[in-house]
Amino acid sequence: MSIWRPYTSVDTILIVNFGGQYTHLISRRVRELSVYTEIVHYYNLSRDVIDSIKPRAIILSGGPSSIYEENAPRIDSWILDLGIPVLGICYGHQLIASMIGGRVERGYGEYGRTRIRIIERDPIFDGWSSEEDVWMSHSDYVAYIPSDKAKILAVSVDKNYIAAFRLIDRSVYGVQFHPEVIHTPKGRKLIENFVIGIAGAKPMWNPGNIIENIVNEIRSTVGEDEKVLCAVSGGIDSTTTALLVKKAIGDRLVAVFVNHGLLREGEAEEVLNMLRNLGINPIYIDASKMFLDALKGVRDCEEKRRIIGELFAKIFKDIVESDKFIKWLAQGTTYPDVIESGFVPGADRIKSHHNVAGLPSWLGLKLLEPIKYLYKDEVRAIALRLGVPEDWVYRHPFPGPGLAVRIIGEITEEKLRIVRRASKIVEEELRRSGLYRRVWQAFAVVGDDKWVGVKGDRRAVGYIVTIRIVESEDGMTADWSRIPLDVLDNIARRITSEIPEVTMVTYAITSKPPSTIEPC
Ligand SMILES: Nc1ncnc2c1ncn2[C@@H]1O[C@H](COP(=O)(O)OP(=O)(O)OP(=O)(O)O)[C@@H](O)[C@H]1O
Ligand SMILES: O=c1[nH]c(=O)c2[nH+]cn([C@@H]3O[C@H](COP(=O)(O)O)[C@@H](O)[C@H]3O)c2[nH]1
Ligand SMILES: NC(=O)CC[C@H](N)C(=O)O
Ligand SMILES: [Mg+2]
Repeated sequence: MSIWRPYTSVDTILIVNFGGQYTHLISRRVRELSVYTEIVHYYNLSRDVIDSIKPRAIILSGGPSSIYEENAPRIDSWILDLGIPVLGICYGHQLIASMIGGRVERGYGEYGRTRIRIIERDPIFDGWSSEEDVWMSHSDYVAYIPSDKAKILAVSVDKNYIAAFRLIDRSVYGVQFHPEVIHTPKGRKLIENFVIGIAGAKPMWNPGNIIENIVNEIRSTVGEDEKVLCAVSGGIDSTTTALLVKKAIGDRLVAVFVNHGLLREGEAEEVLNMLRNLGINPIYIDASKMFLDALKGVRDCEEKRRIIGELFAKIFKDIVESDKFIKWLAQGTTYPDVIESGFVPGADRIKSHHNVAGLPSWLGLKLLEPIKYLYKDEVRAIALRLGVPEDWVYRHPFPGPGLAVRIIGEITEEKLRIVRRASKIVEEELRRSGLYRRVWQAFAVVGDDKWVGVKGDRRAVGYIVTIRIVESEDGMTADWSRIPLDVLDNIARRITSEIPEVTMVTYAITSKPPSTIEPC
């Protein structure tokens, strides 16, 4: 498998994914040490991948399978003979044990906080006391490892299961617990011991370095007279993408900002100002009428997304056809999108977020994804470095189809006006109370349900507005925010008094899962 690698000049840790829930967490913990990571699914691992990545160390993730099952995911044991340090976590630990002739069985299980005792001192446990709490989540356990091949380093205090081992004379380790989760208090230290201490990776992964690597990669990828089209929304991902392309190839960046009529209050002007201050002069297309006309009578959200996606593509097609030098489309795809999309057999498609699917191939453009190896916090760090004002860097994510997905049922002018004004009020009140940055997203939703009210002694039938404020790390899971009741109270009062059509404000208190963040 050949893979596009922009960061050839920095030390890399390779993470082999066995479908664990925490694979991205492992990756983020390593990157917090300023060391770059790449995640490869176990079935894509080959000698070519090792040769092209040249990892300083390899980490084998956890996973849902049991190693003794017939079709359990496996990799070849040459991985242990490369002289490259290896750390197996949970399933990875059990896999290494089984590769060296050990035995893994179904046990009693250890879940949550578990105490372990270190019985043999090793650099991997530098900074650990002889007993520590760790976080476990496993049903299987390593019942036996051959003592001529491996040394037990730690056991769990209650069940006496093997909690950590090391191969004799090699830097190959297994840990049954999860050092990557915060519930393992010394977990970060263990990862640092392995990555920096044992593997000797140099912390070279910093914003300056990232920018330089990406800019070089764009310059060597895009031909000398070729232009790059970049659709910008004002969101942090597309803004950063456009800035990187601009830095690499200057005016051969063609940035386009579309007003689909589903933007927030004042957003079009604000986005244009912000981009212009950063030296990006996008082509501005006000297509509000076209979008809203096409969406008339449409109630289903996936149908709205489809129509919006198609109109976007049509607009871009016109631009591409008007300039034959445009050969590339730059997109702000980030690392979680890359790893989540497509790879998980049988995974259910909950919503079609079109930045992952990409624009249709009939546009005939090659795809450039400069931030495809970055996490959101890294995108933010380089955006700051590239001069994006802090307020924009920490702006909440906003869906590409805009308010279309925050209006349940048909999009009407009245509902659009309500959701715009209400969202503005939510945002203002959060900023005023200093909570804006503490939450992932905060917005208002309107549908067709009505609530009888009494306004000025008169019966008034009005809309129900639902407030959604959630906390999240990455949008994949989320919890509703326990914001102070008086802030909610202010929001509700302002909405009913400033928007006469609204007679009821509700607060959404379901986490994701089972709910999603946006209402549809
Ligand atoms: N109004 C718009 N005009 C032009 N392109 C847009 C517009 N809205 C969305 N896009 C394109 O669709 C992509 C997906 O939007 P999405 O909201 O996921 O990302 P973003 O806006 O870049 O960042 P963020 O996740 O921080 O909002 C954007 O990166 C951008 O390329
Ligand atoms: O670009 C986008 N196009 C979409 O159609 C879309 N739908 C949801 N979102 C954003 O994705 C994150 C997760 O949202 P859900 O829990 O609603 O799926 C949240 O951050 C949502 O705002 C979208 N982004
Ligand atoms: N979290 C894990 O990696 C679990 C490994 C294995 N499925 C077990 O239950 O022991
Ligand atoms: Mg956006």
